Amino acid sequence: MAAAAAPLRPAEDHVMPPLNATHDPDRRSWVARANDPDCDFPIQNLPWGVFSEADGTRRVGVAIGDQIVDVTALEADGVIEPSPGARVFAQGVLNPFMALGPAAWSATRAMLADLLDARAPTRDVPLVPQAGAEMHLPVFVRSYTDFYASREHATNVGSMFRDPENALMPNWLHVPIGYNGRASSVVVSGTPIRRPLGQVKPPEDSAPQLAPSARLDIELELGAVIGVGNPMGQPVTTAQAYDMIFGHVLLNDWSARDIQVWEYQPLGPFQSKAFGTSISPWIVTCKALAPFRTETPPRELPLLPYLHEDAPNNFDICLEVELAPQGGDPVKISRTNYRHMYYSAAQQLAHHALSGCPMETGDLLGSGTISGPGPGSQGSLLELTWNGRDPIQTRAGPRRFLCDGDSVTLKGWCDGPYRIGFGRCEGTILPALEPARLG
Ligand SMILES: O=C(O)/C=C/C(=O)CC(=O)CC(=O)O
Ligand SMILES: [Ca+2]
Ligand SMILES: [Mg+2]
Repeated sequence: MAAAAAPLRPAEDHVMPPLNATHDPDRRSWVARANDPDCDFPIQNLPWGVFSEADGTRRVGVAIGDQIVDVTALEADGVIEPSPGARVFAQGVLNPFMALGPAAWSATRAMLADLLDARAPTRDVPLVPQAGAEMHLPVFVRSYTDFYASREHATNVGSMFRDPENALMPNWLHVPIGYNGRASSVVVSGTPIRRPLGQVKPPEDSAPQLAPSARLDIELELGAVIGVGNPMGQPVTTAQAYDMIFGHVLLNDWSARDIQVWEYQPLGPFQSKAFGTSISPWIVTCKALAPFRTETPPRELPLLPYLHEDAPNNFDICLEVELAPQGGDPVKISRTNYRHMYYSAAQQLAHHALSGCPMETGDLLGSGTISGPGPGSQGSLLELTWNGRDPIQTRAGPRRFLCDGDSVTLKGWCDGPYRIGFGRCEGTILPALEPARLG
């Protein structure tokens, strides 16, 4: 569903709404695990996902502690009714609910918090243990766009792939750079990722060859899930863009660096980023993230007015990457924070719609690789190992890029009077197919 056409609003309208009772740090749930300080899913979080049990039927759920509230069942029983007369949760995917817009999202969140509150008059809520449920893609992903919003990442990659003297492209401080990716390759955490085949051409060779990628990498990103779109031809302000975003997930934009360097000029990444993008199963809503809103870093050059933000639209989210070799223990390979990103998701979305491009319910925007300024805060092996020059140590020996059987897990959480966690985004590398099979 598209948002009503509205003219671009002047900056004065741009205010941060007050927090409400769903952010009360003293609130506790009758679901015991939700009250543990290290739990990702306290009553203040209530992230949305899609799960199934043994019969395979997909249902919409909300995570609380170590349980899932069966929201599809709550709606079928008439306990909640976000859209009067309609069943928005019956299809086992979040798109119909997201299309209702921010007022319905907030009202439903407040009702669920009341049902789960330790002071609730009844505990008659259908719960499913997370341990016994299978998670699925929470939304039907309409389109996937990948941005490039970390100044540190853009500078590092520019140094390695192009010119260390002019590492940051001249447009970068003006335009939120992005490219249109493949929605069809977005998969839920836990889905194995097959090492891709592709055209590679080492600099010393005169012609390319078909080979399995030997420089398989990760990209630590945050994904913004678009809840409501804009009509074609109607741009939006950054404030409107903020309100169009339903929530965020962890996102690993698996990347084949050897395929990428050969293919990417002049139109950008293609096959090197089209074989798998993993997202975490729980969408943490912008409402839950609101207490952790923070400014983007200082602007080095003034932005055009359509990108101005009069409210803090970044988030303070701690992020970690773990790598575990097959059968081995994980090691942390990166620690960073989303607040380093130069462009917020709202700025990226406002830029995306600037031409009149219609954004739609279920669109997914990758933030771009999240790299921080300090050592060990880079969101890709390309940077952490400086294109393989400086291997990192794992319990299975040195790693330059990913080996078959390696598992990578992204984690994210906001720290404050309570913890708003994202859960995990995991993927394991399967060996490539035999190139000879393609002729
Ligand atoms: O600098 C480049 O040529 C490409 C960088 C990328 O890896 C593209 C990308 O996926 C953007 C990002 O995740 O930040
Ligand atoms: Ca990316
Ligand atoms: Mg991809």
